[in-house]
Formats: sequence, C-alpha cells, structure tokens
Amino acid sequence: MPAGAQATAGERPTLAKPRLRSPSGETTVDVATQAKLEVEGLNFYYGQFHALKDISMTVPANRVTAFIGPSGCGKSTLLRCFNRIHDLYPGMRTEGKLLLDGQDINDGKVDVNLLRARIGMVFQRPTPFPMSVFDNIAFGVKLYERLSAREMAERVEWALRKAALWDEVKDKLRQSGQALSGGQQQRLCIARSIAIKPEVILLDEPTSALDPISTGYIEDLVNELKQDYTIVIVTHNMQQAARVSDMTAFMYLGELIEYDRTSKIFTHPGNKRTEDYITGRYG
Ligand SMILES: Nc1ncnc2c1ncn2[C@@H]1O[C@H](COP(=O)(O)OP(=O)(O)OP(=O)(O)O)[C@@H](O)[C@H]1O
Repeated sequence: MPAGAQATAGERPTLAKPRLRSPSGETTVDVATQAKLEVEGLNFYYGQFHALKDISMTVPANRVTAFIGPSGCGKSTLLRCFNRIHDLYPGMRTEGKLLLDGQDINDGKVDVNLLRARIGMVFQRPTPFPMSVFDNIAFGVKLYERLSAREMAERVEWALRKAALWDEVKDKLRQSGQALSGGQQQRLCIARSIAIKPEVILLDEPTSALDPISTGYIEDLVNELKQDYTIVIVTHNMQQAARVSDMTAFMYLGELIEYDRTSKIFTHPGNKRTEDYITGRYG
C-alpha cells in the first residue's frame, strides 16, 4: 500500500477527512449539493501552448457533470488535471487551484497514487490488461489493500455487479479480459475503476468506440453509479450529455464559456456560443 494510506480490508483509502463545502462556500450542506471538486483560476500549459485559460467551477458530489465543446477545446485536458495524469509527462504546467473535498490536489504533500485511488479514470478506448477478467479487477485492488482470497473474490463480484457485467462474465472469470466484446471490455474497465472504491470517476468519451446497445448499457450505468460516486464525463455526443448529466460545462478554445444545470444549457443557454454549439452551428 502506498505511504500514507489508511485503508484496511474493504475500506476506502483516505488522504484526509473530507471537509463539507457547498458550491456557494457554506460549510454545512446537504451531501447531495456538496462540492466534490473545485477549480479556481486554473491555467494549463503544454510547453508554450496555453490549453486551459482561467477555469473556475465547482463539481457537485453525487452528480454527473458533462464537459462538452468542439474538438481541441480542452475537455480532456481539464479532465486529466483532476487526477494529475500530466505529472507523467515533462513540459506540462498547471497554475491555480484544484481542490478535492477542499484539499489542493497539486499540493506537494499529496500522494499521487492515493489521489488516483480516490479519483479513477476510464479512457475512450477500452484498455483491459492482458490478464484474466478476475485479475483485471484484482490487480488494482492489490495495490491498495490486502484482502484474503475470499474477500478478493467478493470484491471482484461486487465490482462486476456494480458495472452490470457479472451475469455476462461470471463463467468467464479466468478467461482473458481482452477476449470480451468492446462494450463488455469498457464495463470491465469501469468495474476495475470501481473496485478500488474511488470517490470520483472520470470518463473520457467512454462510449465513442461502442455500438448503440453497449452505449445504452454504459449510460444506464452512469445513472446508477452517481448514487455512490461523483462522475465527470467528456462527451462529443450532445444527446448523451443531455441524457446522463445533471450539470454541463461548455468549453471553447480553452475557456469555460458556460456552466449550468444541463436542463438550462440545453433549453435556455445563456451564451450565444453555447447556443450555436448545441444547435449544431459549429463544432
Ligand atoms: N500532449 C499534448 N501536447 C501538446 N498539445 C496538446 C497535447 N494534448 C492536447 N494538446 C492540445 O491542447 C488542446 C486541448 O486538447 P484536448 O485533448 O484537451 O481537447 P478536447 O476538447 O478533449 O478535444 P477532443 O474532443 O478532440 O478530444 C488542443 O489544442 C490540443 O492540440
């Protein structure tokens, strides 16, 4: 287990006690409206290229927040800032604040491994490891927790059930995860992410490589999962954003143009550029 982790079998690893904080800054709020992630004056640079420009927003807990906008506007870059994927590459720089439960995730004291246990990520293309369905899930869990064989089997089943995949793979647990269909592989990746018991799940265009039926499964799943997790999803598909999200952020050329309830963004957008985008005038 990484240094600083406090998890025992079945518990979620913690970095620090979460601080209750609402989007308006109050300290005692209903958990349903609690701020999970806060972005304050965030700028991001790929070398000289200024990719995110002074972004400020609050992502509420136990809600689905969608990032939409034309290709290259910075959706994935912003999503990746939340679990510091850019740390892996030289020449990338962040300014401003990114808070998880009020704690600055870029603080030098934050253990990045633990941060990524609290904030999981699922990528555009399904990325199962070249190992069995069972081990795809057990692998990540073993990095953070020491479970008995029985506890591990229970965790694997629990994660597969949560990801609505158990019935399809319960007889294939020892087969390769890469032998599943594309839609099953993506649900396996979601199960892998859930198995570590994160608090936030980042989904980067999770259905763009999937057929409509698999897409429907994932969208139903997102709806289910928000009861337990905070979800941020990048999507090119406006109908999908309207179907699955509670909040929508419209980005353009690295700026956050508008951020509001999804129902408002799609019926009464407050900005002409948002309206042009959602009505298909550009993008
Ligand atoms: N590794 C990188 N190095 C340099 N520039 C990059 C890198 N990754 C992305 N960019 C640039 O940063 C900007 C934002 O890219 P990003 O991938 O975040 O956009 P996006 O809105 O997610 O696009 P898409 O919808 O096409 O996936 C783009 O101009 C892109 O060319």
